[in-house]
Amino acid sequence: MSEHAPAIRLPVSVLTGFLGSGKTTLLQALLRHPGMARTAVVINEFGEVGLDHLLVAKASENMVVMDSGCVCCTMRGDLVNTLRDLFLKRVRGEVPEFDRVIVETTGLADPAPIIHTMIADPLLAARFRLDGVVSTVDAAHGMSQLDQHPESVKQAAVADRIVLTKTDVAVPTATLALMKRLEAINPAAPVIPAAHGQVDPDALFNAGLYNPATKSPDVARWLKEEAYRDEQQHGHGHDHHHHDHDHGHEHGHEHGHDHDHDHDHDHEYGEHCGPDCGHEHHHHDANRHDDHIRAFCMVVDEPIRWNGFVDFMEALITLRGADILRIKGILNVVESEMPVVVHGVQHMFHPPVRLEAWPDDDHRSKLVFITRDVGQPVIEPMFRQFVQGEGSATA
Ligand SMILES: Nc1nc2c(ncn2[C@@H]2O[C@H](COP(=O)(O)OP(=O)(O)OP(=O)(O)O)[C@@H](O)[C@H]2O)c(=O)[nH]1
Repeated sequence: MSEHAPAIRLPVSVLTGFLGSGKTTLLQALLRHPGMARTAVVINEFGEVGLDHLLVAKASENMVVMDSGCVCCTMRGDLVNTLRDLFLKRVRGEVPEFDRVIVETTGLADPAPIIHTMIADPLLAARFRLDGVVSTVDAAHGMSQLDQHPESVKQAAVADRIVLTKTDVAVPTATLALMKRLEAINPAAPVIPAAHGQVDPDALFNAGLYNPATKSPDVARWLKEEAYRDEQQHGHGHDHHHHDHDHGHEHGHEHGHDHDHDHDHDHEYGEHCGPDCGHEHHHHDANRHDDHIRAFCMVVDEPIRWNGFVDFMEALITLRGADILRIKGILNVVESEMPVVVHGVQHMFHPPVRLEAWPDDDHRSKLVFITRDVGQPVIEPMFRQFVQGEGSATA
């Protein structure tokens, strides 16, 4: 079990969000805050027309544009090189000092491989740490984008913070419905409304495990396990028919989605609607992308064996790696008095971190999962089998 010293690594935030959802507007507004002056920005532009960097260049001297492809697929190696390069230039004094990096992805990017890159590359991992994922969602068009584009659901599902943009032009009832839907997709991520990118940077950054203010890990804020529990009280995580999406709203998981048919957003679907779309029938659509997202928390009373946990993770990743969008957890392992923090995205796991102390008196293991179609009824028996032997996991 290796350990990292998070304090010396520069925080990297990934800014994602659907096409035109307001990433660049947000970035520009953020960079105007004095506290954001020492920020380097990496922008990935895909396609021939890329003006974002011209806009952002005014605000940040530390700006790198990667323009040869999409950061989520072909550009992973380049992201690694770009960040390494940036770090070396900083060391050599060739760029102004910076102590934070924001990577803005293209609107179509799948954020998971980018997060992989951040946590999997050993050189990057030594110099940078993933602070968090900020996703922009367009208050005016987000509802239909979530309906139409699975990547926009994924962008919301993996986020640590969601910024709801264009609230100045959206219908308030539609904004509320969208907020509820986002809360159902990602219970732990605060949804922060922002018109024209006006949002306090403190609300978006320092979302990671490490708390720069206290210089210690802030597990409670990072894990936000209670958010998943609240959802479960409303029915989340108890979806025992997890393979059967045809029954949509009969399931507890669908809490929050019901609100979709209360509000007046039919006009938004218009030209985006597919052949199956009947506007007001969206709630019957078995293929709604967020109906596939599962977010739940497992709490385990007894200390667990580390090797059993590793076996469990290997089995889960082998079987369903692509569908495990995010896992975070604090573990009470038999082998250690102190807690171990784990953090994974799809196939990749961040090296576990052993904390120096328990954050509070609650020494139970807690694992939160955000998955695609892999519900608690699938994961819990696997967990029992590999980790607990005869023990039991309780939600
Ligand atoms: N009214 C209003 N317009 C906004 C807001 N945020 C962004 N816009 C506008 O929406 C359009 C797209 O915003 P961008 O910031 O370029 O969005 P983006 O996500 O960077 O776009 P891509 O890089 O193309 O994916 C621009 O015309 C912005 O001026 C907002 O809060 N209110």
